[in-house]
Amino acid sequence: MTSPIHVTSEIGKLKTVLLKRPGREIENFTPDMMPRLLFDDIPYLPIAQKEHDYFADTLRDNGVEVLYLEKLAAEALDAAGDKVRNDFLEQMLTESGYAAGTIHDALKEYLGSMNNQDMVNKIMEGIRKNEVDFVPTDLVSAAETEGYEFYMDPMPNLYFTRDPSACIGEGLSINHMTFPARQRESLFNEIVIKYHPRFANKGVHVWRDRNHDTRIEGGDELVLNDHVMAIGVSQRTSADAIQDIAKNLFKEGHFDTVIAIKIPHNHAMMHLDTVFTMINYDQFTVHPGILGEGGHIDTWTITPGKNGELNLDHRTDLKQVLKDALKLDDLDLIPTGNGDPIIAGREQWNDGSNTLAIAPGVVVTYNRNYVSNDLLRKHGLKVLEVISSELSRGRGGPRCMSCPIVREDI
Ligand SMILES: NC(=[NH2+])NCCC[C@H](N)C(=O)O
Repeated sequence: MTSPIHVTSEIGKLKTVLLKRPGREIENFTPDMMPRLLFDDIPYLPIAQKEHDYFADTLRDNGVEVLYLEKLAAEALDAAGDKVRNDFLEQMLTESGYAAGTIHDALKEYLGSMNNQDMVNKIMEGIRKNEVDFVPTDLVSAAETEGYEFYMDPMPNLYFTRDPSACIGEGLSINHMTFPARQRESLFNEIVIKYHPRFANKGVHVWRDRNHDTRIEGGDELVLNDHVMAIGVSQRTSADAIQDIAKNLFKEGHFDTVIAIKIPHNHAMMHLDTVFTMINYDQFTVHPGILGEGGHIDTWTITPGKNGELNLDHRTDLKQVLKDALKLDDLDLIPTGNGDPIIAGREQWNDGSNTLAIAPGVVVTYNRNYVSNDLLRKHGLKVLEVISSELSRGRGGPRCMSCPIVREDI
C-alpha cells in the first residue's frame, strides 16, 4: 500500500500540497486585535483571494495536486458521522473557552444547525456575538467580556498551512501551537488525518500529536533528506519539543539526525523557514541577520544515543554542519537581499527567504522580493514569481502557505 503522505525532502518534485484559501477570517477583525492574531495589517480579501488563486494555479500548472484544508475538514466530518461531528464540535467549543454553560449551548445550537462545510467555514471565520440569537446573563458576559464583539475569534492564520502540521516521511506531526490565536487550528488537521478517507486507516504515522504542552510549529520543521531534519529553536518551537520529536523519529523511522538551529526569537523571524530554506541539493537561502560575528550560529546536531537517549554536538559553522550532515563537498548559501542590510531586512520582512521548492532548483517566491529573486536566478535557480501585495500582510510566504503532502524522492 502506498502511503498517502510521503515527504523525504524539501526539494523533491512536489506532487500534492495542502492549502487553505483565505476566507472571511482574514478580515474579520479590527486593528487592536492584530497583535494578538499575529497579523501586521488587515488584508483586502478579494485581492488576497486572487493572489492565493494565482499561487494555487502556479502550482497546478506545474503538475501539483492542490488540496484545500477547509474542504478536507468538511469531507472528513461527512465521512465520520454524527458522533465524531459532535465530539469535534465539543472539542472546538472547549478550546474556544466554552466547555459548558449557556453560551456553549447557544453556540452548539447555532453551529449544530449547519451542514459540515458551513460549520467548518463558520468556525474558521469566527463568530460575532450579534449573529447568535441569545442574550447571556452570566457575570463573565455581563461584567468582563461585554465590550468584546466575538464569541469565537477568527483564525486568520489558517492560510499558513505549513504550521499546524508537518509531513515527515510517511507520517506527520500535528502540532501544539505556541500562541492561543493558532492553537485551535491543528484540530482541523487532526480530524482530516483521522477520518478523511484519503488518510484514515492508511498507516499514516503521527510522530507527535497535538496533546502536548511543549510547542512546535511546521515553519520550523525542515526535512533535508530521508534521514536528516533541521528544526528551528525559535519563538514557536521549544528545545524540549525538538528532543521529544527527535526521540520518536529515531525510534520508529528512517531518520537518524536532527539539526537544531537557534534563531532570534522575534515576530519577523518567528520560524526557521523565514530565514533559511532548502532550494536545491546543495543550495539554501539564508537571511544574513541570523548569522552572528564571523557568520556563526548555534546549532546542535542530535543523533541517537544509548538507551533511547540523545547525543548532542554543538557547533556554530552552519555551512560545515550542513555539508557534514548531507555529505556534500560544497554548499551554496544564498543571502537574502544579496547581503545588503537594508534590502535584506526589507525583503526578509516580506518573506524573501521563505521560498517553496517544487523541484530541485525550482522555487516559488513572492514577486516583491526582486533583489533576492534576481540573485536566485544568478545562482542558477528557476524562479516562479507569484503576486503578493495582500498575502504578505500576514507575515508568511510561499513556504508558509503550503503543506507538502507528497513529494517524489530525490
Ligand atoms: N511558516 C511560517 N513562517 N509561517 C508564517 C506564519 C505567520 C503567522 N502570522 C504567524 O505569526 O504565525
